Amino acid sequence: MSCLTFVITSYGTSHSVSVSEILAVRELDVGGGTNDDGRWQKMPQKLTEAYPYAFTVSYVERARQHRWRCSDVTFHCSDGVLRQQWIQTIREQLTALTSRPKHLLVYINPYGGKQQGECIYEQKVAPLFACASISTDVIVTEHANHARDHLKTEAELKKYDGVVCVGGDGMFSEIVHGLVSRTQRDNGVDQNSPEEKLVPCSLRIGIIPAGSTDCICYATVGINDPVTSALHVIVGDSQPMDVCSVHHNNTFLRYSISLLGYGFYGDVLADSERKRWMGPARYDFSGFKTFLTHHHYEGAVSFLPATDILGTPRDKTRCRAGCFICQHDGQLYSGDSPEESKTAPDVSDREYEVGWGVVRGKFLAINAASMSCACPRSPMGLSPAAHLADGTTDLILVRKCSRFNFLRHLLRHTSKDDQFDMTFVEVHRVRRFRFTPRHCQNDSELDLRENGKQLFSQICRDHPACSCSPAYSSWNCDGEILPHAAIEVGVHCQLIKLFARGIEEQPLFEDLANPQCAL
Ligand SMILES: CCCCCCCCCCCCC/C=C/[C@@H](O)[C@H](COP(=O)(O)O)NC(C)=O
Ligand SMILES: Nc1ncnc2c1ncn2[C@@H]1O[C@H](COP(=O)(O)OP(=O)(O)O)[C@@H](O)[C@H]1O
Ligand SMILES: [Ca+2]
Repeated sequence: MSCLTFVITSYGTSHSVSVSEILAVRELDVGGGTNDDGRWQKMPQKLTEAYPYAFTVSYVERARQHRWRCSDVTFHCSDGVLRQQWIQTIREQLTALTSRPKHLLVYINPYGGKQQGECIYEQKVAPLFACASISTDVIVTEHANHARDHLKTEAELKKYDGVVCVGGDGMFSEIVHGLVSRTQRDNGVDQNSPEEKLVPCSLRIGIIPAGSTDCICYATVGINDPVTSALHVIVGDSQPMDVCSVHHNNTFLRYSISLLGYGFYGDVLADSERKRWMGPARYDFSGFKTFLTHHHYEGAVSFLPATDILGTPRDKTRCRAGCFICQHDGQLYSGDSPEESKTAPDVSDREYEVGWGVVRGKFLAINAASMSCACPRSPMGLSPAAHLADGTTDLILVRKCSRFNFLRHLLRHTSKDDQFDMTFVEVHRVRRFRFTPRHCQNDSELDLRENGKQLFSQICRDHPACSCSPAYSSWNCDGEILPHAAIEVGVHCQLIKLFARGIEEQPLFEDLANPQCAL
């Protein structure tokens, strides 16, 4: 990447902008008095007379809380040829940035979150893409799974440098399913085999947050803000991410990128789906209701701990932009060199069965977070020290406890206190895990939808006036309900890439309001 920087000296302050963060450069018609986008230019008359040739550079400016903004700086010179030389040189530098997308395929979910997807895209994102000379093909989805199926079968992916998803975590999940399935099919990989090594997707995905939780955007960018996300797309960021595959009886069910939750989060989702009309507030309502019902579920969790890695789920350090642990553990796991592949556990290697652990019991919640799952509701996330791209998922087991203790545990998700430092909570960083509910009838597990209720009413008939929990909960897989309770999960290290860079450590904050500079 080019490291050319230039210094803007404005009102006595100096400001350096890396070429990699320049969005566009364009001529400015000083006489016209307005910018390309119609904004009025306040220029001292003396300056415009002495330096009538001007051009404007748009660049990324960092604001508070990981927010990025598009700022403009206008340069004036006395010579038209000199202006052209500057514009041409900057354009050449930008063209040399090969990681930047030129043509994008955009999917908009018009019904996600507060149903503002189309408006957010048209008003906040499309003008930025146009300014950066990115061309787009835009599809507003007409039904659920429209984007997934289009990507899986029809989309001419060769035409594009990336896919943009305007919506929430559920919409993002659709895009991931479309892209991952398409990539496996094109490479002859069978998704139904839980032990198959999947082929990584080449196209990056950009998320413009317009959903309810938007935790994947929040945990990879640091804020849910459409403009910030659009700018990460334009500068061509790349953030690899782990993806979990979920199987039942050697049949592929779904992929998960953020949370796989049984018990509490499964019940919250199942209840909230019936209250979609409430918008994002449905999660608060159903969360409160589920907390009061306080159901626990019996079963066995077996898991393969990740033993050859640097991080642990109780670390105080966090996965941030340029994360060393993701680079180290990701390389270790990818098995690029023959020597490394010996130490990297291949998911198909059954010898690793030896290292499996088992925990049986009654659980209020079983959560697998393959990233922190930070979101505005829980700024640290379900597993604050989880990594985006280390090839592991954090398996969090919350055993049956009192309502009071469970509330203490939940409330710690909203503060800096350690939610794992409780006697009824354990957490393991794992590569694979399986869950078998207690009432599961071996391989021919009951289909939850059809028989779950029947079984529950049977149990309750046997125990009149009981307040016992139903036999099964459901799995919340990134906001979708899975049809089975018995599942097998494997992490696929760095299977997808986002137009993001991870949360930046210390964002610079500078105020530079519309500076004017002479060359
Ligand atoms: C009593 C106080 C309790 C506060 C607990 C706060 C914990 C919040 C942790 C949320 C973890 C979110 C993980 C993300 C899940 C999304 O995939 C899913 C779907 O999101 P979407 O509707 O598509 O944006 N959302 C939920 C809530 O299940
Ligand atoms: N045009 C559409 N009509 C109805 N549902 C859709 C449409 N497009 C996508 N969906 C579905 O809407 C669900 C929720 O979308 P999402 O964007 O994640 O919003 P939210 O965060 O509010 O759940 C997803 O499961 C997705 O499959
Ligand atoms: Ca991970």
